[in-house]
Parts: sequence; structure tokens; C-alpha cells
Amino acid sequence: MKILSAEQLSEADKETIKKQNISSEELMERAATLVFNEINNRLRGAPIPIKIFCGIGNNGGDGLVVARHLIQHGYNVTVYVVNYSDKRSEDFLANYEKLKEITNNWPQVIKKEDDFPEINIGDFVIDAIFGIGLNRPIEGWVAKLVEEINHSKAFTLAVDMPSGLFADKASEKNSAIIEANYTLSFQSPKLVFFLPETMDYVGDLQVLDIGLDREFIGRIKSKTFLIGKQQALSLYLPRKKNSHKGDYGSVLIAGGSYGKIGSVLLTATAALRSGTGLCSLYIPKCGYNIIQTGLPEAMVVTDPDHEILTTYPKDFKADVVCFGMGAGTSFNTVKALKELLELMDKPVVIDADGLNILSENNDLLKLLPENSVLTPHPGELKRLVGAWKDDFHKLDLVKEFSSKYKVIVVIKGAHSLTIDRDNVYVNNTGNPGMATAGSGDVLSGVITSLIGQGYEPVNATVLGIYLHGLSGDISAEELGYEGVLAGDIAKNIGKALSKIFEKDATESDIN
Ligand SMILES: NC(=O)C1=CN([C@@H]2O[C@H](COP(=O)(O)OP(=O)(O)OC[C@H]3O[C@@H](n4cnc5c(N)ncnc54)[C@H](OP(=O)(O)O)[C@@H]3O)[C@@H](O)[C@H]2O)[C@H](O)CC1
Ligand SMILES: [K+]
Repeated sequence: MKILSAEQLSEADKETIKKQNISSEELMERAATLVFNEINNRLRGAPIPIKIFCGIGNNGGDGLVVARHLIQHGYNVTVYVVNYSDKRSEDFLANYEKLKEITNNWPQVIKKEDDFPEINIGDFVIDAIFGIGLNRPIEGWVAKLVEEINHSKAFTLAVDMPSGLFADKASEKNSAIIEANYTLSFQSPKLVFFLPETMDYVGDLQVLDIGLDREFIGRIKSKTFLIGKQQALSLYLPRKKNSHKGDYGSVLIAGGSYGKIGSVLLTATAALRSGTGLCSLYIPKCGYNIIQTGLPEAMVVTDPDHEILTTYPKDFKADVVCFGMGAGTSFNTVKALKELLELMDKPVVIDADGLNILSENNDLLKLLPENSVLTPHPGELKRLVGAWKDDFHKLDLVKEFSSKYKVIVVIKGAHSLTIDRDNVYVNNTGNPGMATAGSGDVLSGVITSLIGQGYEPVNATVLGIYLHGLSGDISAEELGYEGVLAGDIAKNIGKALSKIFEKDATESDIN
């Protein structure tokens, strides 16, 4: 699914009005009625106090439409107009009149702090103050109102966006932003919903298809995509009935050191669980018995050294090599990575200490084969691209790095991002249980395996991250967040792959 910017959404809005020959008020009615339906489905007539805070633009207009429907269905509603300026939009005004026609309980206008109502923890708050039209931080008494809503701890549902968030840029530190429990967003999720500094404001997210013109949206040249089940499915390369292990790639996992052989064991397990035909490990001698016992399906080649990697086996033929987990950054291990990069003309996957070596030896970056995949965690990423001011600056730095070195970079996080030059792929699977030792080693194994099976490196990365997250979700369902081990994520990759083929009746819009 494309992630559209505020500007693209406004254009789609205008184009839809033209093509479908409807008024913008009708489009507002359509969008806000969907919001009402969702609320009605959940509240089912419950008499809890609903407090709707409406701005004076079109987000506020949506709030007024929702209010009208709720009142007509007998809900206990109070509407507040957050009168932050006198520039009331036309559709706001039209719906203001419509609301006054159906109730004697007219909206209360808030113009200063003294006008604030009491907000109780048991209230149901609807935030329709600002949407995609926010163009500067919220200030003054409106900022105080936002704080008041947040402090109340009342359940808060945001219409389109939590007020105070910009759709496509970072917020200043300590900005007033609604901390929503639930966000019902129109047509396309906004990029900020998935970035670490802003995702917590969104709560649970649901995207409502408000019927903006499909053909126009299809033509929009978006470079930002949300990866859900449909996209994962479209990337999958089916297996032929008449095939053998030679058809599914020969991968080499190079890494490990004394005390850290578990890391390569996890990577290799994940590679095999993701469908690799032949999996070999290149490790220091100390790991030989461990791997041969722990993973009899894998083959092992050992370095001359007992404890670390010191060289690279020049005659070894593999379709793809993954380097770095548990390897350490000793002088001779740097040499081993250099030998590998000088030899390879096919994409490699570099993780963990491999990335630390690259950040300390910038000359090696130039040796990376085109479309190699780097999978840093935030600390490793900072060492590679430098420090960033905010999430959007980080995206710019990584895009620049990806273009300069012609590589694919993963920004790991609750929603991991794959950056391929200017393109951003946002992952939408995974859970906090995956924040556990070895989880990254497993991800590298999955991506390496898929490249070995013939996936384009960017597709292998996007699909690999999706499957890794889904496998984490399956593991958490079995074991609870705290109970998940990286080994479980590796073990369940096959189940995750099967799951993308399941038809799921309760599937939400964005999965
Ligand atoms: N295409 C769609 O998805 C549809 C969206 N709808 C809804 O419309 C809003 C967007 O409405 P819009 O009127 O463009 O913008 P807002 O309601 O978010 O903001 C209104 C105006 O507020 C001013 N502004 C911006 N920032 C601040 C601030 N910090 N303090 C005070 N005022 C501010 C700004 O005007 P200025 O002239 O003062 O700059 C905004 O224009 C969208 O989110 C949906 O909810 C439709 O209902 C359906 C189609
Ligand atoms: K809002």
C-alpha cells in the first residue's frame, strides 16, 4: 500500500470530487460516516459521555458529521468547537448548521483556557482538532487543551491523525500532540505513524477506505510503501514441483568467535528454515562441534584460527554470503571481511560486527558489491551514517548513504524500514517480544536465504523483514512476549510463510 503525503492526499481529494462529481461536503460526509460506523460498532449504544473536540477546518468538519450521526443514534454527546482561528472552512460551517438543526444541545465554543470543560477518565474523547492541514506546532491555549486531554487519560480516538502530528515531517521536541488510543485514518496511513519518535501517539491504527479515486492514486508516484500481507504475497516466488536442493541456493554464513558461536547457529537455522537448499558456515575452529551437533543440516568450513575469523576461503562457491554476526572486530577479522569483499561480485549481507568493521574502515564501503544488504541496529546505523536530529533527518541520511554506496539498508525498529535509494518500505509485522538477543541474527539468515533462492536483494529484504516479524507474532501467540527466544522466531519462519496464503476474514485494512 502506498503511503501518501498530506499534499498527495489533498490532490487525491480534489481529483475525486471532480471525477465522482460530488461536493467536498459529500466526501466529508462519506469519510466521517465511516468513522461514525466504526465507533457505533464498538460502543453499541453505550451511554458513556462522548466529548468531541472539533477544530474549525475540515478535520473539525469531520468531527461535526460524526457528532450529528452519534446524536441521531441516541448517544450522549457534547461537542466543543476549538476556535483556534476565525477562518472556519466552508464544509465546517455547512456541518455546523446541520448539527444545530438536529439538536438543542449546541456546540460549546472554546476560545480560551477558562472555557475548557472537565474531562474525566471515563469519557470517550474524539479528537477532530487538526488533521493533515496542521502546518505549525500547536501553541497557546490550544496546546494547553491538548495537554488537558492527554492528562485526563480518557480513551481518545483521533480522526485522521492525532492533532499536533505533522503527516510528513518531524515534530519539535515537547510539542503538544494528542496521545490517541485509537486512530482512524483516511485512505492512506501517514508516514509518521510508523516512525519511532511519533508512533506512540497513534495507538491502534485503522485505515478507512473513503473511496478516493483509485486510478489517480494508482498514478501517484509514491516512494514510500507500507508492506502488508498482500505485498508480501506478491513478492513470493513459488516453488516448482519438479525441483531439488540445488534450485534453492547455496548460502555461506561467515561469523562467530569464541563465546559467540550461537549467533551463526541462529542465522544458519533461520536460513534453512526459510527454504535454503544448501547452508554452509565459515567459523573459527572452536565452533565446529557446536554447529555439527546443533545443526546437522548445515556444512561447516573452519578458519585456521581457533577463536576468530582471520581470512576468507577463496575457493568456496556460494550464491550469497552473509558476514558478521558474533565475529568481533579484531584486526585479522577486518582482513577477512576485506578479502571477502575483494572477491565478491554478487550482493552480500552484512550484519552486526561486519557493520562495525565497515564503520571503522570506511575504505571497505567502496568494495561492497552493488545491492548488498546492510542490517544495522540503531547504534550500528549511527556509526555508519552519523548522528541524526530526528526521524526524518535519519531517513535522509540513510537514503543518501544507500544511493552513494548503491546498497540496501535496513533501519531496524518496531516498524523496520528498508531503504533502497529513495524508496522506503515500512514493515507492519512484529511485536515487542522480538526485542531479544539473536533476533537480528535470525533476520540476516532469512534475508540471505531469500537472496540465495533468487529473490532480488530488495525484495528479499522487504519480504524477509515481513516474515521475520510475522514469525515473531506467531511465536508471541504461542509463548507470550517475554517467552519468545530468537530460536523460536527462526523455527516459525515456515509457519509465517504459510500464513501469508491464509484468507483472514478479520484482517484489518493495513495488515
Ligand atoms: N483527502 C482526505 O483524506 C479528506 C480529508 N478530510 C479531512 O480534512 C482534513 C484536512 O482538513 P484541512 O481543512 O485541510 O486542515 P485541518 O483541519 O487539519 O486544519 C485547518 C487549518 O488550521 C490551520 N492551522 C494549521 N496549523 C495550525 C496551528 N498550529 N494553529 C492554528 N491553526 C493552524 C491551517 O490554516 P492556516 O490558514 O491558518 O494556515 C489549516 O488549514 C483531513 O485531515 C481530514 O480529516 C475530508 O473530510 C475528507 C477527505
Ligand atoms: K485529529
